[in-house]
Amino acid sequence: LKPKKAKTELEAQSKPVPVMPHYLPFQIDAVLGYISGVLSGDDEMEGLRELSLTLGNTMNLRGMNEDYIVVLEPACIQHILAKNQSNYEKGSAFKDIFHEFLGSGIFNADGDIWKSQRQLARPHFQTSEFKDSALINKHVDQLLKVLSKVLSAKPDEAIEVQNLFCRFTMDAASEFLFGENVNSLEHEQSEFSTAFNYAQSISAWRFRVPYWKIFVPKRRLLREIAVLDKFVYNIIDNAIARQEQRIKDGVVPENKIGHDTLLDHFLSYQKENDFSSAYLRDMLLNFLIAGRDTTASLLTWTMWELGQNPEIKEKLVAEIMDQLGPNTVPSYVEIKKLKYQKQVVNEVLRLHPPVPFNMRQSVQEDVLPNGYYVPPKVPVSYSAYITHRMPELWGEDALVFDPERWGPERVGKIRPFMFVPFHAGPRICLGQNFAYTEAQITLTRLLQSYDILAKNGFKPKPTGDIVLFSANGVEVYFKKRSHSEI
Ligand code: HEM
Repeated sequence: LKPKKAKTELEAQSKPVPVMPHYLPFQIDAVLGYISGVLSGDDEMEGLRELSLTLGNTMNLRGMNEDYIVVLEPACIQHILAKNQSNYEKGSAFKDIFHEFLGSGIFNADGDIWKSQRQLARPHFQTSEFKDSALINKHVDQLLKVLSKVLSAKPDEAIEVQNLFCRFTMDAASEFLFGENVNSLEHEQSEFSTAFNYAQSISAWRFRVPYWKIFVPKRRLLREIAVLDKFVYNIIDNAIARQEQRIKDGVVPENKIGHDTLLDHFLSYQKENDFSSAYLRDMLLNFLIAGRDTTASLLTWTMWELGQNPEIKEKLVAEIMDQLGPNTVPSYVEIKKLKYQKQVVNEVLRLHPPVPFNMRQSVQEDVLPNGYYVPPKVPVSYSAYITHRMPELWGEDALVFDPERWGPERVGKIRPFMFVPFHAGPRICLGQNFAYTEAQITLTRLLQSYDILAKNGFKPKPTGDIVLFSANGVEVYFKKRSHSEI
């Protein structure tokens, strides 16, 4: 193929990003190959990682002549997320994909709409750490109860944990955000979960398929979104009723409605901002998505890695016993003592980042720090999954699960933007602290009560559907500890 003639001076001065190999016009062979691979259950993120080994650390997954740039080097990630972030917004491509599902919630907004939601929500994420750990512990109590029930029904069987963790994080997030425990651990909200999972999966297909408006069906999506809407509107109605009751009971003065939950906090700004109920729905649903699946993914992959690495698990247990003993219900402060545990969690986030791939869109043309040209208005993505596995950054053993990388001697080698599970720059995850606290408290209490063992022959099937889950879940054995044992 003849190289394209540069359209602008900047393009002429810079290098074109290498394009995914193809032989047919419109890259049809490459697009169909990619899609059929995903449909037949290939590990999509691994496929992209392998592609980067031949194409390089900046690649163009062009399909149907539409550019789709992926950057992997830390300097380029820093460029799009921080240094030149004003040129890389969510943009129309992302917003179109998520329009029906996320509306104008924080994940799907730019400019003033994003800023006002971020400002409104930020104080809620700086509230008392002790309150957070009490709330998390309450839900871990419930998780342990349900686990024990499942185990007594199937004492010798391995347990699938992904579904259990999704229900657990759904309950914890809904209480943290809305003050309402939806209690899905006890009564599985299967209608809601099905709708939620379907909406995510269709959104992921919209990312993959060029001209998705023509090729990706929409009818079922709209049906599932109606299920989500019903659920969220019900939560909003309940919160409004609770507030009205409180005012009636004289518990809170009318002009100072309690700010205990994010939803109460939003509602207290209702009068000044005149939020429509659709806007409130968008805000809430986005926070629920943020809080549910990501931490469930982290916990799920942690179980997988502990099953695979019994020595690491034993070291983790020894630290818990040393610092807290077998019975202490950990608080936020106590969790901070578990330094090795934090290393383990970071290592899980490195090899299995819950958001493995994330997209931005260029506003104007630009040149990346490595000299590659970015046209205006094209998707520019980064992949925490691939960057976190690059041998040139992490060493020849990049694919080995090794929490010692995060120990005092080696942690200095981890430079900014090499490790980006929570994004970076002005849009860095608001719930990072809550997520670490939730994951560490849960892990501590599970290990205080159970030994976790791998199921021989079980292999998870990672999926790239927005959040890094496993298509067949993760199965491990839980063996109840007698305290004399530990
Ligand atoms: C292990 C757990 C988590 C991971 C890996 C994670 C990761 C991320 C990532 C990658 C983003 C950037 C998304 C984007 O801009 O496209 C993000 C944003 C966000 N996260 Fe998290 N998250 C986690 C847990 C949570 C929790 C528990 C909450 C809330 C309860 C939360 C709230 C948010 C919010 C509100 C944003 C939007 C920030 C903005 O656009 O300004 N996250 N998170």
